[in-house]
Amino acid sequence: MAQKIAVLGAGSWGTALALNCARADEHSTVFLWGHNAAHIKALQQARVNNQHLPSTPLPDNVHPTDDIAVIYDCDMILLVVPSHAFAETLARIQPYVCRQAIGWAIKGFDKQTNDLLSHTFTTQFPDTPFAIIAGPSFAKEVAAGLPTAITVAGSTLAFANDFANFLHNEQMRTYTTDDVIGAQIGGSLKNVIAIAAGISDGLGFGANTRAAIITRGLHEIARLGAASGARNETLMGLSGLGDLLLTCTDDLSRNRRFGLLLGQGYDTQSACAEIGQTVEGVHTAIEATQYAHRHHVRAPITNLIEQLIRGTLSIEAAKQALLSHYPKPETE
Ligand SMILES: NC(=O)c1ccc[n+]([C@@H]2O[C@H](COP(=O)([O-])OP(=O)(O)OC[C@H]3O[C@@H](n4cnc5c(N)ncnc54)[C@H](O)[C@@H]3O)[C@@H](O)[C@H]2O)c1
Ligand SMILES: O=P(O)(O)OC[C@H](O)CO
Repeated sequence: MAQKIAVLGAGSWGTALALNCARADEHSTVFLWGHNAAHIKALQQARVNNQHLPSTPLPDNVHPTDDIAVIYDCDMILLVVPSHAFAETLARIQPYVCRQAIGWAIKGFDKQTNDLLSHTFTTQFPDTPFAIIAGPSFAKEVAAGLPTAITVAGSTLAFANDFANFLHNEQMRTYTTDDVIGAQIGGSLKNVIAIAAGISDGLGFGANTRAAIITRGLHEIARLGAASGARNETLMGLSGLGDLLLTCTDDLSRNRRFGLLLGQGYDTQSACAEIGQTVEGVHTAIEATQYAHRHHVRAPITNLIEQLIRGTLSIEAAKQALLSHYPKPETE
């Protein structure tokens, strides 16, 4: 039977995932909800997201809307707003949630609680199954129909498998897991490490330094993952190592580009303005610093980025900190 799908968040990733779902089944109806009425009107008229993905027209079965009530008789709801809007969007959908399968494709922490988004979700929707989309996936490439592999992490493996069916098609390969903690830790922290890799490149350091940051970043992610109950195999998979590699090494990444700008002397505000889209790592560095502290985990790269973002550390001091390390065992 033809499915009804609601993608909430009409930015780059929401639009790309709406395109993907619409292509997966041309008989499906895909609502693309956005909170900005003027933007939605422009989408309805132009049939292309000129603000975020200008080169890919919307197929006929994608329907931009600013009416959240459309979710009421949908089969699936996929939240793709920035992490800072996650809790507010859950509150928005609450009156209309009945039998729909719910998931999100957001990489970040809750800005109020500095905790994982799954914690926010289960607080608001106890006993409701959920799925999380993670893994190396630039919106632009998904919109262009380039082959991509993602992780679908579900609160149960059976739910992850069901949810993956909404997304899986010839261009989009899905791998399922029930390690929702691992998928969130890997997916969120890689943005912070990508900022560090960008800074290093922006400062003029070379490939050796970048490789060191990626590897030590992976250690940091693994330490935080272990303390949170994540499985190491998840962190070494698409949602961890896979996304870390993608984001640290390719200039399509906004987090990496943000870091490049910091390394070239921009401050946080001017670098964010220059990127002009969501840079999740800016928030995650701050929230993950609190999270790591709460879990008694050492997170030196995250701490460094947090201080740079807050402006309590200069780029010169960060450079010195990067260079001034005492010998220690690689396992630490
Ligand atoms: N773009 C990608 O390639 C990509 C890939 C994977 C995951 N993600 C993740 O997807 C999430 C969304 O990022 P994006 O790339 O779509 O960002 P984006 O900057 O392209 O778009 C964000 C959208 O969210 C909207 N928005 C802002 N505040 C809102 C609110 N309070 N309520 C509802 N909508 C609001 C904005 O109007 C904008 O349309 C992030 O967590 C990001 O890490 C992005
Ligand atoms: O552009 P970024 O840095 O937000 O990265 C986008 C995706 O998370 C890549 O998987």
